[in-house]
Amino acid sequence: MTEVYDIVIIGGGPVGMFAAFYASLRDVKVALIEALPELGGQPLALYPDKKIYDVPGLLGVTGRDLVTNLKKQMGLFKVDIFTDTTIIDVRQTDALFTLTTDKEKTLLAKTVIMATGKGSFEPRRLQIEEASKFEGAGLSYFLSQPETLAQQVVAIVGGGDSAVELALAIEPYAKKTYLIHRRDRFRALEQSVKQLEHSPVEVLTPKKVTGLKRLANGQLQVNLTHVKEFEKNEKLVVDQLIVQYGFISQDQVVREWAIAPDRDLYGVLVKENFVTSQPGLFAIGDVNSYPGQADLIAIGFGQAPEAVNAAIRCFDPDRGGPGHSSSLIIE
Ligand SMILES: Cc1cc2nc3c(=O)[nH]c(=O)nc-3n(C[C@H](O)[C@H](O)[C@H](O)COP(=O)(O)OP(=O)(O)OC[C@H]3O[C@@H](n4cnc5c(N)ncnc54)[C@H](O)[C@@H]3O)c2cc1C
Repeated sequence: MTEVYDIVIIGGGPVGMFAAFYASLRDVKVALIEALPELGGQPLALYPDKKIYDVPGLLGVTGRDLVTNLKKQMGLFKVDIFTDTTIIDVRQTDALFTLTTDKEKTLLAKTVIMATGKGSFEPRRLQIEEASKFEGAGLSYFLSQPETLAQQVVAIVGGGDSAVELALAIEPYAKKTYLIHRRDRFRALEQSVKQLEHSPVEVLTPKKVTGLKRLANGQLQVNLTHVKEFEKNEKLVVDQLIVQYGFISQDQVVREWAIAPDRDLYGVLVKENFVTSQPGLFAIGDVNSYPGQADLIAIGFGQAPEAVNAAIRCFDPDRGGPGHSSSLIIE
């Protein structure tokens, strides 16, 4: 029999992660669902190495470190986490929500909290034939821990901030780091480009990836075409190819749910405690819309406990609380 969660949180960005932690702190059965293979939302996918200065109590924290800390915090209590899983439909039957995923799994929930930001993220993929068959086996679009590439030969593709910053972050760990870009100039911050010029990262421009081949020893052969002088084509042998063309976020999936809540131009409309037009369905963080709403992490963090506590009142009105976490003793 499919188990029933008290609260399912859709979206593993900072706001969804904090909501999942807070729900587990309140001792309810909670699941967190994220479309990408890694939790972290915008801070990890879009600006992992930039510092954030307006999260209370943190004097400048990178997107990556914020997400790492949120993960550690979630680890204090039990949260069922499903990554690489997109919720493609939500229906309500007999006071329960049925959440359909793009995988085999279906989840049942008493209440649902949307923390879906601006939509589910999809990396912009390498446009070459059969690229998908190398995904997860040498080709990736995402990296959260540069240390995992110790002693590997790594090539990064892309010309923006994320490609340049990732190359610089990986270089101290990797055996060799290449950065491939189809133009001569990078679109990244001037300071990062300057740092790149003085780093051991080998820059390959103006070149584009036109083919991939698996070699007998398991490494990946990357065929590069010079965009101006075709005779300068070359073959690079790497352990990992990481494509950084950015992410596309699209909320079409959410709009197609059977119980798609009311929305305006800016997001899902919410009332008190961030409940949507659908009782039992809440929306927190960037996804919601109300007068004066601002897309800030601190604001979403504040909304999370309010929505979780209101969700608990839906299925357990006599529970009381919330208390203060400072009365807990956690080993
Ligand atoms: C470049 C940049 C810099 C920024 N700097 C700051 C800053 O300095 N300070 C600040 O406070 N804010 C900053 N922000 C804004 C901040 O990142 C957002 O306010 C914050 O990420 C919102 O968090 P969230 O959890 O609501 O949504 P998101 O971070 O967008 O996370 C939503 C998650 O939900 C997932 N998802 C969506 N739909 C589904 C689905 N159907 N099924 C499964 N998963 C789904 C997505 O894949 C995504 O991971 C910045 C944003 C950008 C782009």
